[in-house]
Amino acid sequence: MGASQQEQGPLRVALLGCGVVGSEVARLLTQQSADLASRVGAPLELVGIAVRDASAPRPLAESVDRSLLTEDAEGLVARADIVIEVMGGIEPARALLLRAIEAGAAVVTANKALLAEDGPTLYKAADTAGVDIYFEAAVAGAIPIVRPVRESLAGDSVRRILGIVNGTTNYVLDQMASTGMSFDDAVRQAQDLGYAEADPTADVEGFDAAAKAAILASLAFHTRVSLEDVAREGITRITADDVAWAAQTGHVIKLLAIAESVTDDDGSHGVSVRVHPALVPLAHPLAGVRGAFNAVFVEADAAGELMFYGRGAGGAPTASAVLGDVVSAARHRVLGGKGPEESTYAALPILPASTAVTRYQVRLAVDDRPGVLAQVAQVLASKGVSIEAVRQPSEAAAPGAEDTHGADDGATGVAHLVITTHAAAEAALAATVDAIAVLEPVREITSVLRVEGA
Ligand SMILES: NC(=O)c1ccc[n+]([C@@H]2O[C@H](COP(=O)([O-])OP(=O)(O)OC[C@H]3O[C@@H](n4cnc5c(N)ncnc54)[C@H](O)[C@@H]3O)[C@@H](O)[C@H]2O)c1
Ligand SMILES: N[C@@H](CCO)C(=O)O
Ligand code: NA
Repeated sequence: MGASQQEQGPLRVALLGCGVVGSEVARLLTQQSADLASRVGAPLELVGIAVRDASAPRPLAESVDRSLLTEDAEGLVARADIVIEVMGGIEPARALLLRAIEAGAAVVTANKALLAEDGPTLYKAADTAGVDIYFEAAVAGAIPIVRPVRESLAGDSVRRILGIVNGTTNYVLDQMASTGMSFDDAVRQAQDLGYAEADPTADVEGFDAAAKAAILASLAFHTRVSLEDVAREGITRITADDVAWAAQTGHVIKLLAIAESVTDDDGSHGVSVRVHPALVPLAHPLAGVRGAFNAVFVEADAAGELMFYGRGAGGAPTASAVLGDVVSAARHRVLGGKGPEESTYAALPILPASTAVTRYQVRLAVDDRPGVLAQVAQVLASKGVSIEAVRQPSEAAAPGAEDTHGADDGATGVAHLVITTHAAAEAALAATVDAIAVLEPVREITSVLRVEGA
């Protein structure tokens, strides 16, 4: 190793972006340079850092040598062996990565938005040029999950992936559940802590999780899945009441990314990919994932159940994943070899989310008089949706009961029903809810949430 290290000149590394992630990548590249050189077999030389404004103050990057900052990203890319893209957004990130690949550089990116929108263009360019493209940081930050799905499980058949892959929304839901904090305050805290995307809409509306779901589904099922293939619903409609009711029924609300291999009613085989809030039973490992932590639960034929857990957001954790990829790409430069290419041979159809079969919890406020539950149950039976459990908590025990009580006209009391169904198709459940909503004693369908992981 010592001899080859002396023979091998430095590998030139260009960094695009010096924000939350970029400043930590720069710090680690500099502070760990001796160890990295030993692990790679050649020194890694940071030759420049592209930013929008080289003269702007950089409180996050105090340890970074400012003479490396440049506003000429194209010029920087042209003189690198390895290009790290942590600027985010579609352009100019895509054009710069393509330019780097075409010039023969290996690329490492944390940009899930770009990969979910147009990854195949980059993968194809990398295949053509014979260079590495690595993106561990794009899914669940520090947690090794891209490499396990892409490489460690390449000999197995993945059946299902169930993940908490957005730190911001997990932090928000957890803060709402544990402190009663408002949604807006929790989002602000997540931004201050560096978890949230520049525009937190991407987090709270589920776009960020959907991009990660698309990337994981593509790798797991050897099929191209893009952002628009993912059925998506964010957490903005989750109320404090929903969170309190979840606790009372032995659940916690999580924003889940789900990618599964499914067989339709007509026997056709495909992939279903969706992101939505769901009730997770407290006993499930995903229920214990607190704060901004992420976790990905993988079910594979031979391996069985696997769980990957850790920090999915934040500068240093994300930089850890970036640096791991840089070392892999750099080793290939020194020793030869190449990382995996895009694998799409299975080309499975993407089935609509309406084919997904899950359990549901329907919460409703009804007139508190005899026979109402029977009427509701009759509708469920007529639509072929089987009931697993019905709860009718006492007025005092019902979260938010005071609000509903205030709306009471005084003639009849209000009862809250919480109905949990057995697995039902989304379409059947939607028709059932519509039919229940128009029953005379039903005052309000308060919420309909999926139950996952049971
Ligand atoms: N923050 C996280 O926890 C996290 C985790 C995983 C992945 N990511 C991904 O990493 C990437 C970077 O995220 P971040 O949080 O560090 O963002 P950020 O906004 O903090 O930093 C972006 C950096 O890129 C630079 N930049 C942006 N556009 C540029 C342009 N046109 N030309 C030159 N420089 C430009 C900015 O000046 C800034 O230095 C994104 O793709 C994000 O999705 C972030
Ligand atoms: N905004 C993202 C960053 C990691 O991709 C999150 O909250 O998880
Ligand atoms: Na990761």
